Amino acid sequence: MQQEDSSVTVFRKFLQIRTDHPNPDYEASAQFLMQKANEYGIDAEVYRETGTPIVIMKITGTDPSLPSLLLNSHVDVVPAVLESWNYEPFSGYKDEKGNIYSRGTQDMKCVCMQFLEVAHRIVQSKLKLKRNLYLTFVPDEEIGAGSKGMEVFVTHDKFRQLNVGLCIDEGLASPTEEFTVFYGERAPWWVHITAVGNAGHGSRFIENTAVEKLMRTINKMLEFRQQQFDSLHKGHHECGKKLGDVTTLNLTVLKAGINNGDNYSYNVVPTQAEAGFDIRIPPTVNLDEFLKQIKEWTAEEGLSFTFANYTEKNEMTHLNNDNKWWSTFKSSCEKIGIKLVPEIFPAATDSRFIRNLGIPAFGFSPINNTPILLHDHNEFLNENTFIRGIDIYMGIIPSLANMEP
Ligand SMILES: CSCC[C@H](NC=O)C(=O)O
Ligand SMILES: [Zn+2]
Ligand SMILES: [Zn+2]
Repeated sequence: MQQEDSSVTVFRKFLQIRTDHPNPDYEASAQFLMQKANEYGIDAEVYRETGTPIVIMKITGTDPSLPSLLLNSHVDVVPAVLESWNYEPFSGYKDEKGNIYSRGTQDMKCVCMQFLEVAHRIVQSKLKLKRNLYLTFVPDEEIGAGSKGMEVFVTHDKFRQLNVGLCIDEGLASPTEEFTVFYGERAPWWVHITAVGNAGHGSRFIENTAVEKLMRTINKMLEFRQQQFDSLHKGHHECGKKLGDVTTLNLTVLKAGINNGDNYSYNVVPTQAEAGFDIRIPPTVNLDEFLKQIKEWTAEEGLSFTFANYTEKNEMTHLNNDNKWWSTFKSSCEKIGIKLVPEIFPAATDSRFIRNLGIPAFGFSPINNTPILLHDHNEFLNENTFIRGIDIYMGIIPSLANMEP
């Protein structure tokens, strides 16, 4: 049998570190990364001021006064439902085709390890870069409220001192030969609606009940959902809209009824009912207008809402020719013969915190000809795709770090 590439071995070890929520072992991942940095001769430190460890690596450029290039990746992963996997999801298992099955193979421990390997190669080959190159390995990307990751880190002086000119973060796998690159993302709004109304005996025609009011709102919102669904699906597939171009809205939380532990009071009309929505809004939508829309949907007496996740700002990175980071990114991809398709990221990544500071960010995972399996059962990545990804990054990252001011 052929010997495994050492980068793949390191990747598979990193997959075995249990950084899955709800109890990610960030100490173990920080220790692993620090040990690798030490072994590869890369300057590194663990920054702890946000409350959880962030590993920061640095390769100093020949002109450190220039805005730097930041390679950001998150080390946490979503949970895995063991019974639904064909292999143990934290084992780093590789089959005879070279497919590696584990949580995080796509999202995004692959990119963590590819960035690390890029830094390794740069240091090893004594390649001199003009700009400072930073790698940050952050926690808590996968959770909303209470995150101690990038959202907090960008408010620290430590982040400002990195003087970031461009950030590269995760994208998505692409099922075709082409690669997707993301220049913006949809704003994640999690809306929690509470309805209160009249109570009474379940045998009577009680009026103005909480459930009735809540259902009217839900129906208005689902009608909007249908319109958005139709606008996504009509028209030609080729020139038509992508998921990132429309607003999605899903009813993900629903709560009502008097619960007595192992049973419900079916004959009591409840005074309160609640619904939670995961709404994702494209960066082209005016967020003030959309907030008005939600207020209209919930205008009825007895209804109120709060946000479990909210942002009033959702900046994009503009892909015009004045943006030298983009023209450099694009031309280096052309040089290595890979085709890019620019899109809006349908979900949320740490890039949004960077873009909202006015700093450009590209979401790009060098994964093609692979089904999109992030957060799914049996998430996998082929080892050859992983290795080629390092070569692709090597074709892009040094060019960006050497970009003329
Ligand atoms: C709003 S914080 C949650 C971020 C999460 N990111 C990846 O899946 C998402 O749901 O898009
Ligand atoms: Zn991710
Ligand atoms: Zn994710």
